[in-house]
Amino acid sequence: MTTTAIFGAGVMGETLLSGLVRAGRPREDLVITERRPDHAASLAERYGVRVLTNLEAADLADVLVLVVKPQDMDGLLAEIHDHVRPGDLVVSLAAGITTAFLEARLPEGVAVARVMPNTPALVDEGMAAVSAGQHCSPEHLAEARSLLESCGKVVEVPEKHQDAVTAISGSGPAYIFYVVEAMVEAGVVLGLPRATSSELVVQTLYGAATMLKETGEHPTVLRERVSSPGGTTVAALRQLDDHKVRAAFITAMEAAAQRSHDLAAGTQ
Ligand SMILES: NC(=O)C1=CN([C@@H]2O[C@H](COP(=O)(O)OP(=O)(O)OC[C@H]3O[C@@H](n4cnc5c(N)ncnc54)[C@H](O)[C@@H]3O)[C@@H](O)[C@H]2O)C=CC1
Ligand SMILES: O=C(O)[C@@H]1CCC=N1
Repeated sequence: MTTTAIFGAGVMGETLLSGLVRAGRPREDLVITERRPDHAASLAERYGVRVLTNLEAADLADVLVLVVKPQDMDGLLAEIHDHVRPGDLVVSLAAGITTAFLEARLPEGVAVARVMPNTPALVDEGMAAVSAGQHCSPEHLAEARSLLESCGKVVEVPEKHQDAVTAISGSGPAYIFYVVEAMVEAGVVLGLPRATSSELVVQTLYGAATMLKETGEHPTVLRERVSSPGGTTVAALRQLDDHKVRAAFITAMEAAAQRSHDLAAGTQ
């Protein structure tokens, strides 16, 4: 029997916990650790799982999922080092933290996997990418995948792509919410009630995302179908091009990937 421990039940840790509970993982097989006692008590009550100390959780669990900030990873690994056994699987969800970083701070031979999830996992529409460390067997990798498959889609990527994944799908929901904020604000500028503007934007986003997913058409084709010659859409898109919005998106995501790359170095 597998016991899974989530170390650090903040935004992403709770999101994963909620997905595992929704997917029917027995609550007695799930434990959490959390530095904030009040938050831990609230999670224990809401999800019906046990809260343990980091050492108790490391002793008990055979799958250890690390969901603390990259800056807290070094300290957590030092704390649990002597309580991680050969055969355990350690899965990190932290941006930038490499499998080499984890392996160097865990007992020799422990299996490690690196995963980059995203917050839509909260509604079972997550996108996660997983990479195996050097001692991670196919069974370990399948276990790491199954954690995130409880609440969304999972792909396997070479670890060299994890910084790019972090920039695209890890941080991605924030860019979309940013665009939504801007479009809702535009509606208000144009005189729409805020609630109406918000409803129009959210359903448009949902419809456009569903079209992309269900038709499999290239986004350029879908965009061109909206863009009547001499019409409203091309008038707007010309403004976005004039303001270099496409270039800004690319530069923004390059910055996110660079930050992911720098995070592990900054935590040592
Ligand atoms: N929020 C997001 O959209 C995503 C976050 N991540 C990664 O997930 C990790 C956590 O991020 P968030 O959940 O956003 O941060 P958060 O700050 O909401 O959660 C971290 C939690 O860990 C707890 N914590 C810190 N040190 C601890 C320790 N030694 N023992 C036990 N608990 C401890 C904190 O009290 C906090 O509740 C980060 O490494 C981040 O890169 C990855 C993908 C998406
Ligand atoms: O902003 C961050 O660093 C984390 C990683 C990906 C999404 N949130």
